[in-house]
Amino acid sequence: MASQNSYSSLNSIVVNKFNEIAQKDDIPWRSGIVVLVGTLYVLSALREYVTGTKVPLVGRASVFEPLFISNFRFLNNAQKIVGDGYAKFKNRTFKYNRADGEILVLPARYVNDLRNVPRSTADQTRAQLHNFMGHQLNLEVIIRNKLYFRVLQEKVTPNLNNLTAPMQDELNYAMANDKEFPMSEDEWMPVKPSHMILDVVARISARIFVGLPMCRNKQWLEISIKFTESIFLYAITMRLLPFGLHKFLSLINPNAWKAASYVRQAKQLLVPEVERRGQKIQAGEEKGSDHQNILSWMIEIGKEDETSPSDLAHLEVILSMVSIHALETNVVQTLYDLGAHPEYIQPLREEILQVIKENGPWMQWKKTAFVKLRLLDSLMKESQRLNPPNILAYHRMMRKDLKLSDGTVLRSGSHTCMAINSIQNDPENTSDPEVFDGYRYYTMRKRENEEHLHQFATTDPKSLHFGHGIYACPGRFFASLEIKIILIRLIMDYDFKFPEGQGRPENLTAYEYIFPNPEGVLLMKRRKAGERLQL
Ligand code: HEM
Repeated sequence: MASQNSYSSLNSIVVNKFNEIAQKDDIPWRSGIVVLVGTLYVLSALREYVTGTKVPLVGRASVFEPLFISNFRFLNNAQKIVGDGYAKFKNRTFKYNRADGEILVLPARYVNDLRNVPRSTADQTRAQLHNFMGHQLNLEVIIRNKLYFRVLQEKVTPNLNNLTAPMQDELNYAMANDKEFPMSEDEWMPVKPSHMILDVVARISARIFVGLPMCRNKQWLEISIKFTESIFLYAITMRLLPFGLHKFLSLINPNAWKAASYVRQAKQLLVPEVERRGQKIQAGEEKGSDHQNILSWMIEIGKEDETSPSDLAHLEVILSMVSIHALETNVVQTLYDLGAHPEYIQPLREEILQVIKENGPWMQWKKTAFVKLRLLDSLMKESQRLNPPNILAYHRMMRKDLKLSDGTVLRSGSHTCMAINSIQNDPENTSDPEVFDGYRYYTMRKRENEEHLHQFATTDPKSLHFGHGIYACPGRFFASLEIKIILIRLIMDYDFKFPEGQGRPENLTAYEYIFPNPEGVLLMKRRKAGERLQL
């Protein structure tokens, strides 16, 4: 008992002494740190308040709310946050905050103000680079070398007539060799379309991006798919983390290492190929269909300071990044919509058979034959309207102050975009926006003088999925053709439906991006030989 007493009194002496020291010390360092951090936080919030653009803020309670909380909220709820912002401030600019700065969401009435503004004032590439944190990933080549843009406008789009056959040929090759395509005519086979279509899209695109035989090189195909995934995962994670730490974090983020490794591998593969082709082109030995691909065209039309083999390899990887997953998303979303609305399948088959009657077998079709598929085009556009890859687009980074038609000035350094999903699905712009109507744009094109409008690849101030104006997506006509080529064969060669009791798989979202569910399953059965597309 005595020893227990002395133990507890000793104990209380130690505890009291400790408290005394702690209390004494608390003022100079512990509380000091708390006060310092708090002051810095309040000062930075005040700085943000004072220097930020004076427009309503969405998705964040105020500038005092920690950014990581609002970033996380935007990661999970961007559709609702932007949708609510549009509903509340429809004709005004509002903004949301990202770890790397504020993004201004402009109202639709500024579409025409921006459509012809040159890059030197409002730069769309710099804005995209900002979105993907390209400065941290060594992607600035697209700022100084615009050859990728010119080759799409000057060579790919005008030559689409010559590109149909190689694209169809590559699809036929993929379908004959890819084990994911079901072969049974009697049994329904479960297929995850995302994976299957990604592979097909990568192959067809590679045929036009790098040509034969490189387009069948397994390493190139893997690079073209995986590079995008590493960039995307990098951007997603980094957007959550404080911008001040990005420089350091970029050194230890495994997705940055992967992205760098894919670029290195691409250069190892393509640099010798560029050198070889350059010599052949100079000697006039590479002609005809050998030559109809982006790599050869870049060598042909590029200026001396644009065509270093290393730059061309780098641009090829970046082209794959901006195109392959966007194409896959569109094809899979349309397939899911056809699964959910099977009533369109028969009219689509009849439309395809009619074009075969008029233009001959599918493999002989030129671009003009594909243009006749108005229902297919309309259905693709409707699918994109309801399941867009992105709810924000028309991004611009201001490089100078820009005065808009109503006197509003967009300050140099500001990053702007538009809530394209909300604009398009505003009942003022699209009637019954919640209804899936595959004939919507088909019917609109029957109106007087609107025959050439409302197509998948056309843009207008209410339909901005490819942007609008002089910098609208230069790959959109190619995209439309590739998506049609794939869908035609699938529609003609397969019956498909969702498994019993299952409907359209829910989309996945991350920030402003929307993806078809990669785990979604379709049941597919090959149609009898006589019903399939005659190649
Ligand atoms: C359905 C698929 C696609 C969608 C939804 C899409 C969408 C877009 C959008 C919204 C832009 C920005 C336009 C602007 O802000 O004004 C863009 C730019 C671009 N797209 Fe596409 N695109 C698709 C397919 C493709 C394909 C297949 C290619 C290449 C063959 C391509 C190449 C490009 C390029 C090179 C740019 C310009 C990038 C820059 O300079 O920053 N796109 N695209």
